Amino acid sequence: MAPGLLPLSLGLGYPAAAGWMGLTLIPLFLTALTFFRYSAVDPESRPVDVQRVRPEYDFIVIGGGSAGAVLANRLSEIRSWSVLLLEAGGDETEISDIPSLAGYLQLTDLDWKYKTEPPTSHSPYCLAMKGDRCFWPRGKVLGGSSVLNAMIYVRGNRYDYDTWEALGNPGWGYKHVLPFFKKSEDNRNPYLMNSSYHSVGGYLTVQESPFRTPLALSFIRAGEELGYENRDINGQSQTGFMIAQGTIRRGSRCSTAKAFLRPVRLRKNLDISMHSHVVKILTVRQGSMIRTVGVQFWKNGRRWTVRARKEVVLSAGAINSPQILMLSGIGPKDELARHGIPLVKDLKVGYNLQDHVGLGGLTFLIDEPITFKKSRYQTLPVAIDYIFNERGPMTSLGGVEGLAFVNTKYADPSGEWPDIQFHFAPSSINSDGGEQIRRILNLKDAVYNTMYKPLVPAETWTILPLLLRPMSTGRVTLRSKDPFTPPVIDPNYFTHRIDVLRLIEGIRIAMNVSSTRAFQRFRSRPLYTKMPGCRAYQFGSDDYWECYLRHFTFTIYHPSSTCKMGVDPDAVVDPRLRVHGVVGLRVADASIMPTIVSGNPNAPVIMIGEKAAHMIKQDHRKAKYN
Ligand SMILES: Cc1cc2nc3c(=O)[nH]c(=O)nc-3n(C[C@H](O)[C@H](O)[C@H](O)COP(=O)(O)OP(=O)(O)OC[C@H]3O[C@@H](n4cnc5c(N)ncnc54)[C@H](O)[C@@H]3O)c2cc1C
Repeated sequence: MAPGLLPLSLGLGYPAAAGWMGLTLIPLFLTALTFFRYSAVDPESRPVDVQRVRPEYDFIVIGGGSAGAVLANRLSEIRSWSVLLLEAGGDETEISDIPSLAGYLQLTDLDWKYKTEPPTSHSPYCLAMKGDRCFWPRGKVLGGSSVLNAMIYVRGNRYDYDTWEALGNPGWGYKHVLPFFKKSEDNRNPYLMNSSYHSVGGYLTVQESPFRTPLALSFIRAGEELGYENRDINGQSQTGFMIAQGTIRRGSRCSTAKAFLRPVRLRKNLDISMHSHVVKILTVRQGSMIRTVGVQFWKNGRRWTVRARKEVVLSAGAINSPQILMLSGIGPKDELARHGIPLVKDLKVGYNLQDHVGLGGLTFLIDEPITFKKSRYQTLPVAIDYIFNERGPMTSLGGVEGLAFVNTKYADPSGEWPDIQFHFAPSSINSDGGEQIRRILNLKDAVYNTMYKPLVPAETWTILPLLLRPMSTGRVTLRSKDPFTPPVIDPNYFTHRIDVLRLIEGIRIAMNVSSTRAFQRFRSRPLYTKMPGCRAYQFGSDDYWECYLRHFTFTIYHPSSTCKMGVDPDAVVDPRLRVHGVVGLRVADASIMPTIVSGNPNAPVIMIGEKAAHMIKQDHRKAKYN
């Protein structure tokens, strides 16, 4: 049973239960006691928020997200090492457990609620959003963005990692990182369990949702009609179509907190401190050397200082890791001077921001009542199926059923390094009746009311075509030296013409999916209503799609690369993830990717966490025996 919905089931049973309450009080009491004791040792119980942080630890990990949770687990495997994990947010909730409700976590306390800056006029984007600003949700919770995400499990393309290695990062080629993907994985799909690309028994449960609409299979068949194989896109070759795999367990979200922290929550050498907002990494200068000595954070309304004997590992994600480094004096000299922050180390922190950008709101209509609509799937029988059977529409991976990696005419000639990804969903912006999707997208009322509101009674589906390796890069800077003020996020989308051209080709391939026999069975057709602001252009022309892209710019929430790994002057960390020129400080999260991976980054970030922990163990073993 999904524990999250227990109150609902108790609520339903209450009137009938009242009569026998007295009779069963003692056995109930005993059962509760047994349960209580069991919960103290149950490997799936929630982590404990430590109230008394010790003055000193061997390792301090900042941020308990996709990477940080892995690091806290793996470093505390060494019993003689003490580890402190500091997380700004609290624990997961009942709602965050339910896969189909992923979108309902945004704009809550579990979200940092970031927004992009309004674009400059020479390359506009996000014009369909209020204030021309796209929302960039980030998890502020134990488990980080793995608690807010759509749970899609994708590893990226082997050439991504071979490129990282070729850029001067030995040990990061595909053959080196594959074992770390497998180390975490517990794949429950029978047809993948025996593949040499997958493994079983790891902490992270990976499987398909037990539910799908008939359109999911149409999507796979459509891919075949277009010449793409139905294959394991995390295996030998990435190009093709696939039913999405997700990080779910028994129908519920398997965040990194659930996967990596709950099973080890009773380790004596691991303290987890929630609601602990890190404001500064402390360093000292010893001759020509800069050494990390500790961390300052706020908890319960006061500032705490904790010392690190061996290392501090920064895993606060692609937005907050550069912010924390800059607040600590590690960043671009001129940027720090602008805010009056004393310079510790001049490094290109916050540059090279990369994201998977694409087109939102591309909508197709069908005639059959088979799409994922709120009125059809947020019902009591559906909730009961989820509670008692761990299955049904509520186990849907944030509404995404299929994935595809396709090649435009600009793609690598090998055909093995696709430039566009599709997320297929049997729903669109209208499917929740205007309740939540338009809100979390920050859509202007005129756009929603013109294009999607008239479709509320309709059956619709969508493809999100995304650019896998954008040329345009952005930047994260400080808005203020106040650590509680959100940083400035400037994604700088579409400044390279090729990014627009590739996406237009990707949109055309998506349109072709609707024209296949597999979708024509359902009389699939595009929504021809024009985007307000683009009416001057002919529907389907290059100019129209470019205008649409610059309006309904869609981030799939994958920022990366702001503390990039490498040995060139722009690199922030070296190939062992040590901050250049600062002893005892590493960064391990999405920010270290030299180039964004070709696919959803959660699994790659977990791999980075695994590899970082492995390297830290190696380095300290070496230091001990030398
Ligand atoms: C809405 C959404 C949907 C997504 N969907 C998918 C998907 O389906 N599949 C996929 O692969 N990827 C998806 N992603 C992206 C993926 O989840 C992220 O790339 C990944 O989780 C990033 O991991 P991280 O460790 O770099 O950062 P995070 O997981 O964000 O972790 C950073 C942690 O640091 C904490 N922190 C930050 N600042 C401080 C501070 N000052 N003090 C203390 N703690 C701090 C944060 O609260 C957070 O817990 C999605 C992301 C979002 C937001």
